[in-house]
Amino acid sequence: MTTVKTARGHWPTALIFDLDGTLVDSAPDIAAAVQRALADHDIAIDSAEIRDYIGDGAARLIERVLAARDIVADSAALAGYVDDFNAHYHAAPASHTQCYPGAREMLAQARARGHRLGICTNKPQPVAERVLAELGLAAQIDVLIGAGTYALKPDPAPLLACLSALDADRNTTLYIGDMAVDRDVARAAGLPVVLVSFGYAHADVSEFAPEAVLHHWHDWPDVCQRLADARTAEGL
Ligand SMILES: O=C(O)COP(=O)(O)O
Ligand SMILES: [Mg+2]
Repeated sequence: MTTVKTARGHWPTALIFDLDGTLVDSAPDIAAAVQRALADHDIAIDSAEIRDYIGDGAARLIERVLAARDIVADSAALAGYVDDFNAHYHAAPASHTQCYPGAREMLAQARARGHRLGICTNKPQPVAERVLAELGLAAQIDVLIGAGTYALKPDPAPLLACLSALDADRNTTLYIGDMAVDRDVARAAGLPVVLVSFGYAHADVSEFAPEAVLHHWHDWPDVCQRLADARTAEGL
């Protein structure tokens, strides 16, 4: 992690991350929980397919699984499936989940340099807390905002809550995610956004027109430097 001196001071001072597909590859545990929840209803699904449906919260995930099988569920049935999924996921949140290469080191370096670090995820808050704890990341993160209190991303409410809890300024904070929803929430909250290319977008994330694309966490200092140079050139 690099802090770059720009015309108006150090930038960035705070970083807010998406979780799934950005800091951690959680798809194997999410897939296992979906499989367990739906197996109780004799619905089988391949774990590779589930990866395509992650990113917009548990309800949308289950809806997409059911829609792909032409299964119509009323809201009560859907809520039941989602509750089952959350229970299975909460019971085994990080059996196979891993940090993406370089993510752990990037967080440690960012903390060592005094940056405020937040996470804003559509994953339910209790599960997100358990994932961070089991991966030994909880102490690195100043503020975690998961699903449960605010509307889901791309509504800006959870990202603005994270910004506020970090006591951070949107002019010196960067948001980093992996999907179009992350670009949308950043735009809605007025933050610049970097998208990683190794997450769950299943598209070329440069098509979403982020401020930068990150292909590997080891590239983070270079990406940060380029963004800072661009800000300086714009007189920001
Ligand atoms: O759980 C999800 O659907 C996505 O979680 P994320 O916001 O951390 O990518
Ligand atoms: Mg994500």
